[in-house]
Amino acid sequence: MTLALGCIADDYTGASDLANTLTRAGLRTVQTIGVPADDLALPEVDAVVVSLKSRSIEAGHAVTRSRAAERWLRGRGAGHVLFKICSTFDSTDAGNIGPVMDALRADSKDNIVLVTPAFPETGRTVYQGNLFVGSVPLNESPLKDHPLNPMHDSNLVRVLARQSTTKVGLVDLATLSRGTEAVRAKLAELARSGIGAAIVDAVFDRDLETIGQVALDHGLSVGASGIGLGLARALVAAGKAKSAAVNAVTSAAIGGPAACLAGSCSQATLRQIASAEKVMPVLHLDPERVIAGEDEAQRALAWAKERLGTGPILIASSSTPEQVAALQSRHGRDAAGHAIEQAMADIAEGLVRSGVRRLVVAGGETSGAVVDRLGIPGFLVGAEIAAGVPVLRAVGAGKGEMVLALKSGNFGGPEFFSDALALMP
Ligand SMILES: Nc1ncnc2c1ncn2[C@@H]1O[C@H](COP(=O)(O)OP(=O)(O)OP(=O)(O)O)[C@@H](O)[C@H]1O
Ligand SMILES: O=C(O)[C@@H](O)C(=O)CO
Repeated sequence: MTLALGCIADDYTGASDLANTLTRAGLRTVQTIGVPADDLALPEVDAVVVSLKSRSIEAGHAVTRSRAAERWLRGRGAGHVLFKICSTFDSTDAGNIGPVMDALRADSKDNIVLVTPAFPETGRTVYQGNLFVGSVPLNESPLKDHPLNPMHDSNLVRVLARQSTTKVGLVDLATLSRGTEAVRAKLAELARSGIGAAIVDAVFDRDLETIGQVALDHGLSVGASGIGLGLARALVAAGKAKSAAVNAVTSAAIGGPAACLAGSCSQATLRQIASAEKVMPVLHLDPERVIAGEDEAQRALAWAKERLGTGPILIASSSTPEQVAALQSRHGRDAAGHAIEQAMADIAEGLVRSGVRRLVVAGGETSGAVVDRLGIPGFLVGAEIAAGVPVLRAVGAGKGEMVLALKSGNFGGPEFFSDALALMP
């Protein structure tokens, strides 16, 4: 297998978002969980998205894991590697976008790296280096209350410079609108002045197409699904990947019980849970009991088992920003997050043991904990439920067929849970 594109995603929902975008743009794509084992039988593909759970871990570990993924991808012929980060640039001053970018840039020997989280289809645009979420700057968006990495600065040139050892510059929209040669000239000028990374503005898909073409001159780029779209279209246009080749993902019904788990506390997910209450039984976990080590997972499983026979159910740990802040101040951010993620993984494992083969999970960290516990090595991409969220069919799981949807916290419409289950018969 010679890859046209290798991707390293810093969380699992982000990986499925990217795999979805690449598939829709015509690349045969597989999403793997971690660096694939040598004996994992992968189909012939144009792109592999290696999913890591490296967004919120210690920066040194994120670097080591990302480099291992990069070595695997380059070993399969990938001439270009995309480090997939969140479209809302989720990170802290300690990383992990900057440290991972610096390490991968040292490996690729690029003098400058193009960086953009723009993903216009989901309302993420970058102008003058400032990230907008819909109509508001990042620091006024719900991301200011993110439980793990609250975002308080919209200026990505500043945000990335605080995390990286290199100087960070800007390729603005005016330059971008003048086309690929203007962008190349600007990058060369920035590189001559010792700048090693450039935030690139992008508002429309056509901007991403320009970025994709220029990025292919380099060995590495950093961004969200939008730059994935640009790279995929550039690869197809250059004849390096087969246009219109789609994954042969069967849509055959799986049947049996279905369940949803929500660990995301984003406003979008809170709205989706409220809508789900109208159409399916919903159990709200008690986070205090989870952290106290009481068997909240067993209580949830007993509750679920009584209901699974009659239709889908939803189990949520999600709380409002005020409740999350109060819990974190009592127990610490990481301890609270970790305990709840592990409870979700326990519940997912119990649900699968009870026959669930259709599972929807909301939240990137939550999805990571669940998929790891289920031991699923990879996914093929099926139908698109909402922008950035596909149906995923597990490959090589050895536990029978299973379909999942891993929803990024902020993605999906109000009826997301029902929309997902409707496409997962
Ligand atoms: N009630 C709660 N109080 C505090 N933390 C919670 C609560 N419920 C869930 N969490 C934790 O909050 C974090 C949510 O992160 P997660 O990545 O799953 O969602 P997200 O950030 O909204 O999604 P994404 O990363 O896809 O944007 C997890 O660590 C989860 O365990
Ligand atoms: O880019 C995004 O917003 C998502 O794919 C994601 O990474 C959220 O975790």
